[in-house]
Amino acid sequence: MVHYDLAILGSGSGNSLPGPQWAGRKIAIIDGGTFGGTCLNVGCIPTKMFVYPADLAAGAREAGRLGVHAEVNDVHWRAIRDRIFSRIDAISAGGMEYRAHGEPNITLYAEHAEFTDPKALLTSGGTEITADQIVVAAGSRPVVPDFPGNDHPRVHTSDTVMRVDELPAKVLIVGGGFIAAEFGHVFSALGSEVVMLTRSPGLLKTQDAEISRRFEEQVSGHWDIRHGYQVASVRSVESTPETHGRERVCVELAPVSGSANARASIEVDLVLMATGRRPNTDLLNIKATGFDLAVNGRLRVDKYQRVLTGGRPTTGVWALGDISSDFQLKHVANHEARTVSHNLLNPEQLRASDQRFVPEAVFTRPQIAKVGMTEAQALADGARRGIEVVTAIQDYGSTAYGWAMEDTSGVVKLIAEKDSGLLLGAHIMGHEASLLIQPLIQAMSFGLDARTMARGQYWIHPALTEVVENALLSLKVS
Ligand SMILES: Cc1cc2nc3c(=O)[nH]c(=O)nc-3n(C[C@H](O)[C@H](O)[C@H](O)COP(=O)(O)OP(=O)(O)OC[C@H]3O[C@@H](n4cnc5c(N)ncnc54)[C@H](O)[C@@H]3O)c2cc1C
Ligand SMILES: NC(=O)c1ccc[n+]([C@@H]2O[C@H](COP(=O)([O-])OP(=O)(O)OC[C@H]3O[C@@H](n4cnc5c(N)ncnc54)[C@H](O)[C@@H]3O)[C@@H](O)[C@H]2O)c1
Repeated sequence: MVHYDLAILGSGSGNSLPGPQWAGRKIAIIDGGTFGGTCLNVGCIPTKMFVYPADLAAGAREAGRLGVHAEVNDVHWRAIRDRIFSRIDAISAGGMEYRAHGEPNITLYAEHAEFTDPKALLTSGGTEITADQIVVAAGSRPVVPDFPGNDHPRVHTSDTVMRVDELPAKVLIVGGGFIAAEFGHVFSALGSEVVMLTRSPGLLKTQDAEISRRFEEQVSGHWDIRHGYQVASVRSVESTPETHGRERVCVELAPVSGSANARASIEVDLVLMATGRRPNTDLLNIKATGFDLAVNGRLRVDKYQRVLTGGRPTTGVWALGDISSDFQLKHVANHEARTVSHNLLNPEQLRASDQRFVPEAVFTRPQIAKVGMTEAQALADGARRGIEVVTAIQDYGSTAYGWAMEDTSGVVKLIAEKDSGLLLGAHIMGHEASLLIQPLIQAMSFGLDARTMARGQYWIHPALTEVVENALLSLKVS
């Protein structure tokens, strides 16, 4: 048995915890997967490295309406893929090497581990690890529904799809959430035919209904979207002259109950299952610990990120990120890691995580960004609190930069309390939505009302930020 001051399970966001403040104290980092976790290896970073060239290709195709007639002649998928992963794999390997050999007080176990007790772990190599403090940062993984053929080599998740050798000519994306929307854009812009399958009507349904509706309107021109279906099975199809020798799969589609659809089938080169992610708690032998699990399988924590047992904090056991968070987002995992980092060393002055205004962005085309409540949530909240809620919608096309772009779909939607002018939610769809939303996140986080925000500062003319300024001015606040 080896005893540590700190044991960290998971090298994603957990890897940010050891710093100079831990010098001289013994730390174990344990990770049975690729060093650096989801965001670096199979998540935020490589996906956005595909999104950027996809944006360039889509932008070139759309430039004709501004008088710039460009063509996307060829997309070198392998060159894009290899550029991305030569960079990422080196960062992962370098990080691993540093943790393995760079610091005398840190031991890296590149092994799977499970709990044997609330304060003890057993690695797959047989090392028993105990620690004064344990941080569980073991993340989440894709969920693939059960159907015959779900393990076919042409059925992928986000973990594998970015490494395929060829850009698929035709791809079926199952799901209508974040990953579906981002890969729908990547594949479609790079030249694949995209079919998207969802069980119920609507895409990106956690967005404000107006944004979700407008988004579907936009992408339905590029993607073949089929609602009311689920995958019944996937099987190989022999290559034929029509498929130019390419192997394909036949996907049987079953109508979901209540839909008027008939059974159907579709042949594609690749299936991407984008049907959500589950926390890795089922791989940790949690039953040996008594830790509380939420219904969705996440570890339950309090606001200080302490893992709960029977509703009470477990001394010296913390969790952060996808394993325990309501948000499967890297900036939330990073925020929670900062909370844990402080609390590990300051037990008398615990800091709480702040999840009041958690923003998100979907890097699809058009880009989408959100912070705070949807209109439906704000109206329900307003009714409960007895406050009046006002909304404003401002088109990008109503501003000078929007004219420059000849933009016809970009939109800012704001939701605020009428009396105080405080923002309750902000929703943006369009060019660089993830950047435009930042001042609105700032206003909400620091309690700035819409009027003061609009008129208490200069807005650069004729920048696209004027659409945010105008949306603020359009709000009918008192
Ligand atoms: C395709 C995709 C795109 C995304 N894009 C974005 C984005 O643009 N912006 C954003 O904010 N978020 C994005 N996310 C979400 C983001 O990646 C995650 O929220 C974040 O990486 C979670 O970090 P984590 O530290 O909780 O877990 P992880 O980074 O997953 O780390 C957990 C680590 O624990 C290890 N582990 C698990 N169980 C064990 C065990 N029993 N023993 C040993 N090791 C174990 C795993 O190998 C893994 O390395 C994306 C996710 C995906 C899948
Ligand atoms: N830009 C970003 O921040 C970003 C990008 C990608 C992923 N992520 C994170 O990763 C998480 C996982 O992404 P995701 O797109 O897999 O999940 P998601 O929850 O966003 O979407 C899952 C989709 O799959 C559907 N679905 C669920 N089970 C199904 C089934 N059995 N059959 C058919 N459809 C089914 C859901 O209805 C939904 O449309 C996201 O929730 C997000 O937190 C973030």
